[in-house]
Amino acid sequence: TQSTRPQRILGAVQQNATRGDPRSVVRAIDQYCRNQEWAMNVGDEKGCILDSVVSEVNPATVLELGTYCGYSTVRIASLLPPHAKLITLEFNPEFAVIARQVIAWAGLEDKIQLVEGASGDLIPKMKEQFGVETFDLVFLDHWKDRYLPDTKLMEECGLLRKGSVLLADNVICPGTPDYLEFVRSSPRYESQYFKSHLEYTKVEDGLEKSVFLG
Ligand SMILES: O=C(NC/C=C/[C@H]1O[C@@H](n2ccc(=O)cc2)[C@H](O)[C@@H]1O)c1cc([N+](=O)[O-])cc(O)c1O
Ligand SMILES: [Mg+2]
Repeated sequence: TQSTRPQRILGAVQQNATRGDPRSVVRAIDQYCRNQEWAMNVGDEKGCILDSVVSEVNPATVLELGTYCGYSTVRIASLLPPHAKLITLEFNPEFAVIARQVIAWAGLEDKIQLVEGASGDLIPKMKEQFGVETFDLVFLDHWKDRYLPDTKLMEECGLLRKGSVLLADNVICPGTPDYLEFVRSSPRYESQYFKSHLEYTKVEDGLEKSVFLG
């Protein structure tokens, strides 16, 4: 029977990465997706920008919207201080099955909680069910038409504090025009665009970093 792309990505990790070495997991996925088949990981070029923002924020609590195969999940978690926690939301059960195995291969199960479901349903449950106060960093990389409604929902649910950082992938390609307009025009956010390229291609894309001002 035909394998799926996420299954092939997991295979590349198991064949080429060292158990317990998160950076080797990141490298194995990038090499596979650059040389064998494209996949919608944030990738190494935008990944370096992601690394710098994570290191600068040094977050104790991180929310990732959109796990997919766990590439950015592992990339972020590998940079977190001890006792820091990353919650990642994944809607597709098949992707979740793969991501859990990628996370396990990296040895990061203790830092990462993968929750299955729709962001719109799960965000309102963050405080009561997952014991979260506020998020220091949110990485948005799920359905592009959900970036804006979920940002408003996180505000309404009191999950953002003065200084919380939102980092959004794909603000140019595929694009998130309504989100971009909102964070760039709202007086409650200080936004900055990091120009880059769509993963594994020469097409322009970028990350938008938006600090919530409270
Ligand atoms: O479409 C893109 N991303 C959508 C990602 C969606 C992911 O978020 C999950 N989710 C989790 C929770 C939800 O509530 C909803 C979905 C979905 O189950 C999927 O795992 C995309 C597309 C391109 N591209 O070049 O075409 C490049 C990129 O970097 C991209 O991120
Ligand atoms: Mg993306």
